[in-house]
Amino acid sequence: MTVLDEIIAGVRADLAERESQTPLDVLKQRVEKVPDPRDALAVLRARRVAVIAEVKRRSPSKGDLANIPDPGKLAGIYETAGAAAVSVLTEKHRFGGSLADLDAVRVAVDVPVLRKDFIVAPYQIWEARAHGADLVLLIVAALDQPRLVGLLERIESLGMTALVEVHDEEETHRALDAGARLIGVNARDLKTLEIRRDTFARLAPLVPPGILKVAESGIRGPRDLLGYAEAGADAVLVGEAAVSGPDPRQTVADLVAAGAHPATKVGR
Ligand SMILES: O=C(O)c1ccccc1NCC(=O)[C@H](O)[C@H](O)COP(=O)(O)O
Repeated sequence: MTVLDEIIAGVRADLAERESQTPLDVLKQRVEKVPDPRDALAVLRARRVAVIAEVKRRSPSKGDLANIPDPGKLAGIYETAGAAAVSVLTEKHRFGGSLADLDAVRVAVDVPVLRKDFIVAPYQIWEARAHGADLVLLIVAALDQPRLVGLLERIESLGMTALVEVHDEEETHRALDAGARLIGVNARDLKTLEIRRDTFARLAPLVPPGILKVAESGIRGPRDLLGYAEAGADAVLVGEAAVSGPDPRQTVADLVAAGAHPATKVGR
C-alpha cells in the first residue's frame, strides 16, 4: 500500500461519515447561497510567476510543520505579502486540516482559495464550493480516467477551476485528455515522498501553450522559483517553507518579488 492509498482510505472513511451527516441535497442548497467563485485562471495569468501560498500544519513526509491556531490570520499575511491565491489542505489525518480551515481562510482573504485534498467523489466538490473554494485539486494518480473527467466537469460546472496534479508523462497526457486548463506538476514522488525538482522541466514541454503550469512542492526560496520559471512555470505552490520559516510574510514576499521581477519569465 502506498502513502497515497493510505491517505485515500482515510479520506473515504471520513467522507462516508460527512455524507451521512449532511445529505448532498443540503450541500447543494448551501452552494446556492455562496457568492460566485473568483476567476482563478485570470488572477494567475495576471502575474509573471504567481505565488500560491499554502496553509499546511503537518505532512506525511515531514510530520508536524507548524502550529497554526488561526489559519485565517496566516492567509491574510500571505495575501498582504502578495500571494495570488491561498491553498488550504483540508485532509485531517495526515495534514491536520479541515473544512473549518477553509471557512476561516475564505472569510479572511479576497484572493482565490484552493481546496487541496484527495478528491475522489463529487460530494467533496460540492463541499468545496459550499465552503467558498474557487479552485479544487484533482490528483491524476488517485483517479481513473472516467472519474477524472467527471470530477473535472463537476468542478467547472460549479464555476470553479480544477488544478490537475501530475507526476509523470502518462499522467500529464491523461490530464490534457481530460481537458485540464491548469496543470500542477508535483515534484514530490508519491511513493518515496522524495522531492525531484527536475520533474517540472521534464513535463512542462508536454503542456501546450495556453494551459497554465504550476510547479508544486520543494520551493524553499526565490532560487527555486526562478529555476521553475526558467522551465516554464506560470505559478509556484509553496507550503512548508511558508509555514515553517521564522517569518511567513517575508518568505512569501521574497517569492512574490522574484516572481514579479521583469527578468523572470522573459519571452513567454
Ligand atoms: O507534503 C507531503 O508530504 C505530501 C505527501 C503525500 C502527498 C501529498 C503531500 N503534500 C501535498 C502537497 O502537494 C504540498 O503540500 C504542496 O505541493 C506544497 O509542498 P511543500 O512546499 O514542499 O510543502
